[in-house]
Amino acid sequence: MESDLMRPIDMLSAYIIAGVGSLLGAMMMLIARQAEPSQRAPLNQCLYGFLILGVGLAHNAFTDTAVRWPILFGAAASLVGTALIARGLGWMVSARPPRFGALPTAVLLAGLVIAAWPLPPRWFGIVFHAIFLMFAASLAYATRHALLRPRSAAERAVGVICALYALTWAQTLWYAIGYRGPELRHLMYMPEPMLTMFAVTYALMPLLVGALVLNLANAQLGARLNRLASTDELTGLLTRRALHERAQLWHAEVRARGQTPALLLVDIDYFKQINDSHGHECGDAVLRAVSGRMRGHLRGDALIARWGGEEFLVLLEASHCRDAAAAAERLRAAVGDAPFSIGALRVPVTASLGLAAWTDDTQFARAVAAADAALYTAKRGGRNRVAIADACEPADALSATAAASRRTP
Ligand SMILES: Nc1nc2c(ncn2[C@@H]2O[C@H](COP(=O)(O)OP(=O)(O)OP(=O)(O)O)[C@@H](O)[C@H]2O)c(=O)[nH]1
Repeated sequence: MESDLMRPIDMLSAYIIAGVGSLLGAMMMLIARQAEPSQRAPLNQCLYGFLILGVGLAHNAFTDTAVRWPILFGAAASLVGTALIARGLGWMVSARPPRFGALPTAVLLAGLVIAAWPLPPRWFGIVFHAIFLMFAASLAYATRHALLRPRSAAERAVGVICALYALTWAQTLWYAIGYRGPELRHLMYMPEPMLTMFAVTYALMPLLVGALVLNLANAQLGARLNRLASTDELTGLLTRRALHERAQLWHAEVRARGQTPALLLVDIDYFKQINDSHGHECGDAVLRAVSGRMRGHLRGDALIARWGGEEFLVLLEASHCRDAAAAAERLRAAVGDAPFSIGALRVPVTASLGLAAWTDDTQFARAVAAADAALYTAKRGGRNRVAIADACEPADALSATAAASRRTP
């Protein structure tokens, strides 16, 4: 019955449930903040938002529902808290600060709530819920990217939850408009079971958003760790482990396209001398420069890894072994034909290359061993040259290409 609405005990439990939920949400944010330093700024906004929201709601629980200023304080705190959450979440999922100024808008709308106070109580409730619906909708809007193009299940869940949050305000507004009971100056105008449901949803929202943001932050942290583990710090190329992980899939895809997978081991010649003559830092700079030049001369679909100190492994897709040999020769020339400018120094660098085809019945490790044996041949043959493993067929055609490529330093 509508006359049973708004008993103080219902209001108390509703606000306590919602307030505790918001404070728990703030705690989740605090944990997330420690997990992901790069997300600190948006997480801070969410943290403060949930804190202010929680304080406002918990405060309302212990306030006489007919007293003016405490209710207004609770209403204003809820508005400012939600505005901060909207800004923080929007920032987090779109990876850039949202354009709208959350705080000035929140202060303006809180002013509107205060201005609405002299209206009849039900009208005050309607104005408050309408403003809050706008805010909740802006929360859903801020995270729309998470709904439309989610990068993870957690991000989609954040978007869905924000949309649900907006719906709960639409529902509250609906009840406030349809309310026909005694006029009391509080914010809820809905039957008791709905009030409980609203409070539980309200409490769960920040808690779930907090948990999901933590999940999101962890997923981003995981992706960053993965990136760090798969990228060589000095050269920016793949690490040996990352190439190992990708090699089989790459091989299967190249074979599926009917192409020839080839392996190329590239080793800088007399690299120790570069270190000894110009210092280790210059050696590092040469490694970076050689990596950059190789990347620039290889097709975008080639995988390049730093295989060892001054050794690189390239996975090449070619229409034929002969094309792979020609690509290897181009790479040798790219490295060896012009010296590298390292500061004021001009450092001549050459490389020896071992090429092997990776046939269907060969293990990756055996193909690498074949390329390594070919590299050894190139080194023994005088360096600054390409040598081709027997596995690369037809041998004659390849030998002809390779012979043309041989030069002595
Ligand atoms: N600056 C620098 N030097 C490195 C790095 N990793 C390995 N090296 C050095 O690379 C040198 C490799 O020397 P060697 O294996 O003798 O090979 P090399 O001098 O290139 O001779 P060949 O390969 O036979 O032509 C060693 O002196 C290592 O200390 C690195 O990350 N930075």
